[in-house]
Amino acid sequence: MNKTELNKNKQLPSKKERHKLFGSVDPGPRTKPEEKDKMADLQNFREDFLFNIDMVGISNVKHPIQIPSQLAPQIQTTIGTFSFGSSIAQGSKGTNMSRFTEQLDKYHNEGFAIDIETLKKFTKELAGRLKQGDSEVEVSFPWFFERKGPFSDLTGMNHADATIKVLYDQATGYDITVELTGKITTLCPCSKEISEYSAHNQRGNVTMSVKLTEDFDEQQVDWKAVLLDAAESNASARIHPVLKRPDEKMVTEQAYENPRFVEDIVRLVAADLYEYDFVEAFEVSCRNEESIHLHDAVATLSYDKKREDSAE
Ligand SMILES: Nc1nc2c(ncn2[C@@H]2O[C@H](COP(=O)(O)OP(=O)(O)OP(=O)(O)O)[C@@H](O)[C@H]2O)c(=O)[nH]1
Repeated sequence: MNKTELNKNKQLPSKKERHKLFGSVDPGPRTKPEEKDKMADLQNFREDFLFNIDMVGISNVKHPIQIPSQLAPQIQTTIGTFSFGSSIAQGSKGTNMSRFTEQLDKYHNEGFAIDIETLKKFTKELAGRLKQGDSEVEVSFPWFFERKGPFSDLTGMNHADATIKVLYDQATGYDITVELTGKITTLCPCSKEISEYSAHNQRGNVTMSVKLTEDFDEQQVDWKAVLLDAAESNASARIHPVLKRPDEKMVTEQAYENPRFVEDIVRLVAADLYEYDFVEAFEVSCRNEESIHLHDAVATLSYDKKREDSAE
């Protein structure tokens, strides 16, 4: 094997000199304390600061996480994007932001699994660490699931975007919302009705945001799989990573047999969510990336079973 000849005849200044050449300067005189207990603590300064703050914290925190899934693969390591926060009262200058990531690292070292029970414990502990009566955590992550071709049974990996939001308030308890955005195929009913042949179809994005009932049991129900099914089972057709010709024929014909407007999708998905006992309230939206336009078609529907029940 021929060794590559490297041309390294240049005489470079030292790294320190190079930094000076590009503008680095020596440190100035040190006048402020360097020990933590002698440093000013602005965040803990007390005064009347005019308003309470509903939520202060940090967002866009990326961290490796493990999530459980009832669909294969059943244990997944993925990247979570977190935000953390709590309220602060009028008399308090600021929150202690280092405590959010400090708590995250503690959970990471203990083997952080992203399930609702753990996040409930996390928020309660976080409120204590912050010396506040409430706290919240939100984590979003891509969730992967194995999908088989409808005829060939050939497998591949699909994914949906999932979010869990847990609010803890020592006076009122927990408020838990989960969200999933899954992709589907929709075929336009109008186009099918008016055309001699064919019908245009598109990729739809269905987002379901669900407030869970207090007694929700994640050991019994994988909310991700349930919400995915609510979107896909009401679509014109499902989306697949691997399709051979017999599979392609099946999904094409299935879409033609099940035409859907965005309005149809949000109403049909709403009907499924309405039937699930662990769903207290929900919002469903559908955004179709139109294949005959540059714009998208959108629809949104929300429903609160508690409010509707008490109105009856
Ligand atoms: N409250 C507040 N903190 C900020 C802001 N911008 C940056 N910081 C953070 O201030 C943090 C340091 O403050 P603290 O977390 O209170 O640190 P500390 O007082 O040494 O921490 P404790 O020992 O837990 O009290 C750093 O993590 C910065 O990220 C801001 O707008 N508001």
